[in-house]
Amino acid sequence: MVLIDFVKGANRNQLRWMILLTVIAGCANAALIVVITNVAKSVANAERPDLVAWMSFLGAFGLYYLANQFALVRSMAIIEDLLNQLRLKVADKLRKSELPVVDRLDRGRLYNLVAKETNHLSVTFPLIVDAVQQVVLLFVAVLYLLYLSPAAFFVFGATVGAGVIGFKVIDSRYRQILKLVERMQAEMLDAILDTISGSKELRLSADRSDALGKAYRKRSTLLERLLVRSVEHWVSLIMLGSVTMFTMLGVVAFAFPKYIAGHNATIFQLVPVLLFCMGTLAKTVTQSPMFIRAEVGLQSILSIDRELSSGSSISPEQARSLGKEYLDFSKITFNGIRFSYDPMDEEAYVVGPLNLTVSRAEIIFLVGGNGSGKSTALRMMTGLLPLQSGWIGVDDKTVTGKAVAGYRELFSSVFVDFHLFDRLYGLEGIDPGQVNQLLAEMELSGKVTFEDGRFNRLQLSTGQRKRLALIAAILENRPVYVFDEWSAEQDVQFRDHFYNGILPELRRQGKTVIVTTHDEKYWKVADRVVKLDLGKIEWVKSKAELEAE
Ligand SMILES: Nc1ncnc2c1ncn2[C@@H]1O[C@H](COP(=O)(O)OP(=O)(O)OP(=O)(O)O)[C@@H](O)[C@H]1O
Repeated sequence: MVLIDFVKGANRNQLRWMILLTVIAGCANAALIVVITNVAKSVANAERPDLVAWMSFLGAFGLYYLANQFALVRSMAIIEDLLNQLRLKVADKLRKSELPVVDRLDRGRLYNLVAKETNHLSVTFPLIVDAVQQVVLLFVAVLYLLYLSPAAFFVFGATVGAGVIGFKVIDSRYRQILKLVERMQAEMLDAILDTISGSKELRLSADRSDALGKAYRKRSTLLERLLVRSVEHWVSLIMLGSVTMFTMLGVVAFAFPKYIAGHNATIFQLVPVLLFCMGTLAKTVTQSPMFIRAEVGLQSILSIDRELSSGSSISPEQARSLGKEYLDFSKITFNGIRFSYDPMDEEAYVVGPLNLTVSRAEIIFLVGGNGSGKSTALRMMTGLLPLQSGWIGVDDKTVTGKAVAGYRELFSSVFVDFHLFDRLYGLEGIDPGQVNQLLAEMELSGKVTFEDGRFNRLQLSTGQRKRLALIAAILENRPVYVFDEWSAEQDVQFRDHFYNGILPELRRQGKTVIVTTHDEKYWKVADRVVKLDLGKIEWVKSKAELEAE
């Protein structure tokens, strides 16, 4: 069971204590039953419970109370610790996994599992501990049953065996439905995210909005049906418990007096023990859908965890230390680098093989029509996309394996699909004066202020947000800058400042700058212009060649 393997990951000492306390609580509970049935027998014989009976009852109850309380509290601590570790592991892998792995993830499924299913696990785990106690209790009670009446023990075993077969059938159907429920919930979350992201498009078209609403309603109705079916399975489990219990009690009450000799002497003890055993079983069976759901949820979270590990990279400390040896580079060589969006599909878009050498303090423009592969090339050059062939060299060192994470430390970027963080993460000790100076240079002084390590607002125009992203990139002060169509949303004046002010200034500071652009007017700012077409280099022209044209 996945759940058991997961719990095995807990601190061994804590786990041992929890198991010991659970077993003690279960045994104390069973001892209570034995004491009570014996007292019932005495009372039936017109005797009063003696001091030993009283002491046994109080002792067993005290032990049960304390052991149960500590076992449940300890179980909460264990599961919360395990879930915290799991959440941190998934978040950590999300940060470190390769870009294509993260791009492939279904966001709705991820949110659903990490937020909701971990919560369900946390609520369910104490119930599982309680169920383990019930099993211990059942084991002792069944042994007592065997002692009281081997025939009743046999009937109990047979009816429970039949019940288990029924349980297996319902359980496998229930698991299938739960998987469908989980998928549907993820799809609905995706639809909600779509509704938020596409709010403008939806408001401008009643037809589009209506169609999306209908698609959402369809999923919601399907989810409702699936949930009803899952409840039907839950009810089936409860009914199965009742059928098993009454079949057994019926046999003991009606058939035993006829066929079993001496049955009358034990019936007073037998019925409460049987009722107790069945009550324990029924309780566990009734709660089992919650355990099954916890198990299915955990399986899905672990599958996301495995998906992420397939592209896991190295720790930030290792990346920083590996990156140090590249910082003073003179040239970066891209030798036959090639990337396909789907290596299994011959029709998938391929960029490369690209051959290019970029020098320190050089400005390179990547140009070409829409879809010619500029952004993909930029991602390959920065080590964000795993190469299918070719290699990257920094001076005389080839960048392979784990070193790629160190190589990435050379770059500051503003990609076309950049994300603006409200804090300057990684730049915690930055001088606010330097930030404010850049805000002034980017003509954002009146709009945005930098206080307590964060920008006070990010609700800006697209062009202004890009300026803020540029500030963050400049403050990183890395040796290589990559700008992916940065100027596309800038006004004429600021576009000019970008090409004739910012880029030459970066070169003057010894930075290498690689820019994708459609601004042909400014090509002469670059030291070299590389034209891409259908993912391949069509031509490379130097500044002199461009000026001579
Ligand atoms: N995530 C993706 N999955 C699959 N294919 C992709 C993906 N992103 C891009 N592509 C493919 O790669 C091709 C090149 O895209 P890319 O973004 O590199 O072009 P570009 O030159 O930067 O275009 P533009 O000037 O429009 O920004 C596209 O035509 C598309 O077919």
